[in-house]
Amino acid sequence: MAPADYYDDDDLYDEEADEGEQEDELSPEDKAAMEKGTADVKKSLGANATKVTVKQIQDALWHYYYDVDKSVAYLSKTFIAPPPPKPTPKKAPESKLHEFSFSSSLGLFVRSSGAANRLPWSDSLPDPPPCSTFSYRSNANPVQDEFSDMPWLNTPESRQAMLIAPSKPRGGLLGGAGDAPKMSKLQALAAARKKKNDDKKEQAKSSQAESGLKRLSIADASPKENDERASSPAKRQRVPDAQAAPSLATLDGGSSRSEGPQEPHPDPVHIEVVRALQEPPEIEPSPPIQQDEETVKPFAQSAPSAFAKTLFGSAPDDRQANRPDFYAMPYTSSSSFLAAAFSEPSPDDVVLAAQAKAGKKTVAPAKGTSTPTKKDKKADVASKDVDVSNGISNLKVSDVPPPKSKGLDVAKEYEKSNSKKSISFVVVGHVDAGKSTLMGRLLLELKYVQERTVDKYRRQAEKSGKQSFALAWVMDQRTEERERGVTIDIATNHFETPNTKFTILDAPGHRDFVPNMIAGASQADFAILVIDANTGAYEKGLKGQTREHVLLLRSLGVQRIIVAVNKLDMVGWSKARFDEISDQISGFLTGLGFQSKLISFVPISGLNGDNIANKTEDASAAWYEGPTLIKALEDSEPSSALAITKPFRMSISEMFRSQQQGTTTLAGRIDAGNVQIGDAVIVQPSGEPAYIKSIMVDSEAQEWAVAGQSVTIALTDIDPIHIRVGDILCSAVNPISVGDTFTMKAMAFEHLMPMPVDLHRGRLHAAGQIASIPATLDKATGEIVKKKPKIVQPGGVARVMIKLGAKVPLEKGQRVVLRSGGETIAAGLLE
Ligand SMILES: Nc1nc2c(ncn2[C@@H]2O[C@H](COP(=O)(O)OP(=O)(O)OP(=O)(O)O)[C@@H](O)[C@H]2O)c(=O)[nH]1
Repeated sequence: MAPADYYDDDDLYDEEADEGEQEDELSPEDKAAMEKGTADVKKSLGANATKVTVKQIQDALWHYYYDVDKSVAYLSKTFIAPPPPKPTPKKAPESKLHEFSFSSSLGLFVRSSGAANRLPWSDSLPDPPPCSTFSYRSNANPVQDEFSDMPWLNTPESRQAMLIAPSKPRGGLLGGAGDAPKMSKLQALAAARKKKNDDKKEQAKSSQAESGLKRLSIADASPKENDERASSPAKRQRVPDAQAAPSLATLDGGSSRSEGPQEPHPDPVHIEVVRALQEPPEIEPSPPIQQDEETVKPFAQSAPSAFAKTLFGSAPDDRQANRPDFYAMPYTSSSSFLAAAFSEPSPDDVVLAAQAKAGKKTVAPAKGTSTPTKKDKKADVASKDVDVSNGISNLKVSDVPPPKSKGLDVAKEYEKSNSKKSISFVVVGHVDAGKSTLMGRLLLELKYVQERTVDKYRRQAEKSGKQSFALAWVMDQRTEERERGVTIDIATNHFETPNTKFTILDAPGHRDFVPNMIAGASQADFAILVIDANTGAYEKGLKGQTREHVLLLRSLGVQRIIVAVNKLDMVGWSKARFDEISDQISGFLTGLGFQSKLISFVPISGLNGDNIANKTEDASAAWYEGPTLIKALEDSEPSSALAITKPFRMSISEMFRSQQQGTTTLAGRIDAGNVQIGDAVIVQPSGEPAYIKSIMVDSEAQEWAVAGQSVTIALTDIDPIHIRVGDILCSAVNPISVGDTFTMKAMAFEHLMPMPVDLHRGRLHAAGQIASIPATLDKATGEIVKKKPKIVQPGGVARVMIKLGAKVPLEKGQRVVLRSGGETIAAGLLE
């Protein structure tokens, strides 16, 4: 707003002051206007011009801004033909609003008064020219006339005003608390009649509201009971008030209630509370409570205003009589109303609290000792003082007793058990190298799959022209995999030899599914690398996933590799081809750091079953004198034997809907440590605790399990929403940490620089970025070669700092893989 668009009082005063100065010395324009105006007024007055002085004319002109007509009218009325003097105005009744006028100079409403109430400073004011006065009256014309000659603060004595104190509106709650004016007898009679009518109306309203509430009530009290309560206020008043909720009493505004011993309270709301809490069917009748007059000092003597009544309704009769200051909501007089209905937790709150407690309860610090006993829980429950809460909390999830732990020394049990060693191996290789067919054949040879099942698959596969994939279907169970003839995800199966329990992890060979291959390789003790010996196929694989898979195996810590040179039936069992492939692959593997003694080569035909469980009978393959594939597998040692005593860690690779209520079933391989039924565990990164309910090792129920075993574990006391595939189930005593920033010692497969990457560890995939590269390292010694390089060349080793978008469970020594744009770009160890 521009400054010229508004003014304030100061502006007004300044203007007036300026005008005062100008009176003494008119500007040339004013002088000219004044002279002309004077002449015009004299001319208009004609002969009467002699009855007024020039000063009077000029005053009028000055006041009317040189308006000749108005000045003439004023002069004629005032000096030439003044009206007869008015009778002294009657003293107006004080209570009438139209007798007030607004004084803009005072900013107040003022009331007409006598000379005694004349404003003290008005005498000292000069007599200014006449002006119209703003009046608050609605019948403007006569009033305007009456006050048209009234200047600011120059009111004739008869109209002098006095300041009056605002009278307090009636009503206790919304009005003031002052004394009400004394009523005449007539007024008292009218008020009594009005009160009686009001009371009747309120009673009708109250009973209407009560019947509505009764209809809505979920209380289990019988209608008869309700009726009794509603119709027996006297009975309610017999209940002592000592236990009643004090909150409503504070509304009365009287301090006396809060001091000294609790007084009996006649408030039906309070009494309903007591009834709700105590509810003794038969209350001993006691004498009616006497109200202490001093303690219940009336707050206001007047009745509630119409507005207060509209807003709050009216208090019941008995309360009105004793506590005129207290206005309760109409529904509070209903027998269905419980003032303390929300003073206790709702049933939902109790259940939610119980669930939260179950989810957050402290886990056992040591096996077999700290599992909360039923006794402890009962004591806990006993501490609750509300019966209804107890009843509901008895249903809480945490009251399902956790599985009992036998407190076994699992490492010793494992030693004593002389059980077969458990080995997991991953089957890798370029797409269509024959991995699934080889595993199907192996299971068929070992009688884990029936011949007729494979025949059935063959017949089914024939329909889609894929009969050569019949054995592959033993592993590839998904419809999509069978339709496409391509493995998509890790397929798991088990078989046993006289000395070892094996878990097969059949990995997809297609480049699109490398993350799934990483998940499989992360769980493996060793690997079978399947190579298609066909001309062209081998070379293609060497540039493709044969190479990538080998790099990943190395990065993920797999040390033992059995190279199955497959499809030799298609190259006539050429020893030369086998030797060529063996030499090249051997050089490639040892070049990456694999030890020669941990590399085996077996010439096979997965499709025909040559050199799988039994030696081939093909004469052209007689040149091979080495072990069969099964023998090579049995000669492999599990790599995790030494990790049995470490803190428990299990990568969750699958989750199942549990048939058993309250349990969640997970599958995975125990990476480290051991576990037994009843153990307290934690799922990371959610940090949710749980208990081990049951353990299956290779499809057999067991009391315990150790590192290296592929297990299926049922958990209790945990909501499945806290678990995801890729999470870590770990010891509650020594849980794995979670974080989003870490450094790793990475081997670069592609150029590395600060860039977005995906981190893979087992089934865990997490998006993040290479935040910085602190140094490149010597491959052999690990010493720093260069600090803060801008880029790391393929084949180089560097310390890389990774920042992830979310916290994940990771710890030092874990092996992770970095991928970007669908390519594996690096892999290495967390530092
Ligand atoms: N002649 C011959 N064909 C084979 C042999 N092994 C596999 N095949 C064929 O190779 C094709 C692919 O076999 P799969 O077992 O599906 O190959 P894979 O490596 O499992 O394929 P992905 O898992 O999808 O990478 C099928 O048609 C098989 O019949 C073999 O030893 N000899």
